Amino acid sequence: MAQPVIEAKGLGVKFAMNRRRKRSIREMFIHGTKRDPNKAASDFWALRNVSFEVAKGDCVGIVGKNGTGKSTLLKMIAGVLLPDEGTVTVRGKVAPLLELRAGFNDQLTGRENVHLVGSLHGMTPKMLEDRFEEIVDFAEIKPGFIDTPVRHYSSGMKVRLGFALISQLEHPIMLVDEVLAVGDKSFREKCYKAIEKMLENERTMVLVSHNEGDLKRFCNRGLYVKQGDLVLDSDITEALNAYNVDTKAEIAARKKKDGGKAA
Ligand SMILES: Nc1ncnc2c1ncn2[C@@H]1O[C@H](COP(=O)(O)OP(=O)(O)OP(=O)(O)O)[C@@H](O)[C@H]1O
Repeated sequence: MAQPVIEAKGLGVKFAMNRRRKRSIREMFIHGTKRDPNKAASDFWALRNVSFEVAKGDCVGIVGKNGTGKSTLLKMIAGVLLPDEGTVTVRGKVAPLLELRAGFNDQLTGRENVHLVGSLHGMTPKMLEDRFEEIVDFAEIKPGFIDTPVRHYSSGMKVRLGFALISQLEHPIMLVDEVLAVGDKSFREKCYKAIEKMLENERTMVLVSHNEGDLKRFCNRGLYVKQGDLVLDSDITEALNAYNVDTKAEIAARKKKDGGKAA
């Protein structure tokens, strides 16, 4: 049997909560060890005991509430965040579209970013030259703006350029975080077509989205993450149903609590 393309075993990552800053030498000199700005800081597990496998050609949707660990999981798969526990094995090159951009540098222009990020992902200068116009057209960046620093772009422009570039990569694994939520309707349609084309070629995708329509359209599998736990690994419909049931129960509980307070 073919090996899974992504294999996560007992993944866990912890972050610091309430950590403000490092103690300065001056503070240490004046107050000794008594005054610690991080006294109240503590670590918390953003994700723990997460294990799953993704086969070649799968499109897996990660669902769950805000702040539950979805982007963190995607970052560990991308290798930009190292787990504190467990391992994640990724067999193949990854095209990541994380945090609404492709890793662009705000100080550089759109053109410079396309060349820099494209080459970091292994595109040759010739490939970049040949595809540059196609990328800019796809992203609908108006003439002139491509030579403007990216810090002056709207979030939609950054995402469009990021998607246009990353979708040119022929890497077998694609990681997409909430990108479709930002583009306008006509751009989303273009993205849908581009994603469908990629998936036809047996590429593997992991998608984080709050949009049920997008998840059902592309994903055959779903991972439901709840407060840092992977509570369900199933087909996408089942994962969404479980998430919706929990959300309804939570809303009902909140209404009951608010009603109790008002009474
Ligand atoms: N670098 C970091 N330092 C400290 N805490 C972090 C860091 N990155 C994420 N967290 C925390 O980890 C938890 C999970 O965050 P994550 O961004 O993965 O959630 P999410 O499910 O993707 O949320 P959303 O749906 O809002 O995008 C949150 O409590 C978040 O505040």
